Amino acid sequence: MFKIQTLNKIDPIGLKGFPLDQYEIASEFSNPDGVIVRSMKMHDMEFGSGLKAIARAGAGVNNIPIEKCTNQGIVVFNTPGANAHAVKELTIAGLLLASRDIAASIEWGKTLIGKGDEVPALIEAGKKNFAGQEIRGKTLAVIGLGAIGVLVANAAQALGMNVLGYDPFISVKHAWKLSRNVKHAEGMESLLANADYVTLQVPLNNDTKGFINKDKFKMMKDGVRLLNFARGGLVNNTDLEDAIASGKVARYVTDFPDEETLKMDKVISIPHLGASTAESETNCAIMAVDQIREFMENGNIVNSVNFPAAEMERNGGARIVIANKNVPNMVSQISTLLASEGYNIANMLNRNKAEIAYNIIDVDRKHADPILADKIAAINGVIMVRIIE
Ligand SMILES: NC(=O)C1=CN([C@@H]2O[C@H](COP(=O)(O)OP(=O)(O)OC[C@H]3O[C@@H](n4cnc5c(N)ncnc54)[C@H](O)[C@@H]3O)[C@@H](O)[C@H]2O)C=CC1
Ligand SMILES: O=C(O)CCC(=O)C(=O)O
Repeated sequence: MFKIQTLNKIDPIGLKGFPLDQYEIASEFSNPDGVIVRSMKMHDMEFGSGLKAIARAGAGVNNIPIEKCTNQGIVVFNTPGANAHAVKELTIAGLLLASRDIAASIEWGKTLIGKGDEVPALIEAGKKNFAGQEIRGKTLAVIGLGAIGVLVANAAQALGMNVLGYDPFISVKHAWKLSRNVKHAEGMESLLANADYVTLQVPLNNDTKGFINKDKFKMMKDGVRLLNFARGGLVNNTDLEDAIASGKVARYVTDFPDEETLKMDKVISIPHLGASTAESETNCAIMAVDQIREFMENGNIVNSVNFPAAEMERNGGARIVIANKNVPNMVSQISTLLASEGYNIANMLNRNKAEIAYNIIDVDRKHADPILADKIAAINGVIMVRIIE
């Protein structure tokens, strides 16, 4: 029986994908085999010795201590693209919220409660204070052209915006999906100098923390509107406050409010609703469950952020999966040990990603002695071993 711990509310339709004769699902376990999480921060958590995999039902993995997981042989999955349409739609809403004074005008409307028959006239008289601008014909800079960025760029283009895209690491898959009308920005300076709107669709990591800072604000047009549906830490709050005070930034729409931004003028705060649609939550949960099952039951890895992709058909015999440091001579030591223990390799796959290598080895026996796992684990450089039957 595999124990799967859910750290946030995970969509029940997705969780139904776990067969209950093989999986136990609960929000509390002392030593689970797998964890499914959304946004809960896991950096201070201790991981039990049984933990094999963490699936992030979503895209961003900055709430998971990836390096610690890699060192402990824990495979971390995410669900790329599964919530992209939801975030695209809210980002488009963000463009409109940044352009028309919708949020403030709604609040103002409520102040007229009690004015009785005067309300319609007061509404007409007051609306001049909330005039805005159109997005059509304006230029949008999309920073990050992954699953969400491409959808945002294409949708904004379809709404009549000029769209500039920036992503030095764009994948071929996403480049194929990008509208040919989206222009490729040569560099950050020209990108920001030409944009009326800037939207961030990049992950938060060591390279992007504080990505939008005073240097970047200097490159932007006066009165720029900045959208952040990616992560709060991408924008330096002190520099943002200065940019708002000087009129450089006319609006900041964020899905990641914090104590500082909540107090700032010209900030429109949304409580991290980007992926909060029924469709997204279901898609993410289904994908996370499928990926965890494939790993638990077959050792196959799809959409891991810290382990290489590795998939091999089962041959009906026992399967040994091994993670080791990506250093020379590991495969030869493992295969020598298997031979000396009398195991014949029927099929084998070896993949690596950065400092980690992952092996799937099918032997031509139905069962492998659990002691074999201990012997493989004793090889210097081996991080994780499982026998799957
Ligand atoms: N508001 C919300 O609820 C949600 C927010 N997100 C956030 O959006 C981010 C992006 O999500 P996806 O598009 O699904 O991820 P993705 O991995 O498909 O795309 C990210 C893109 O950013 C690019 N990138 C990375 N560093 C960059 C840099 N320094 N400059 C320019 N481009 C860079 C990558 O090459 C990649 O193409 C996530 O990491 C997450 O933080 C994602 C889903 C929901
Ligand atoms: O699960 C959520 O609601 C948050 C989604 C998100 O931020 C992500 O997928 O990166």
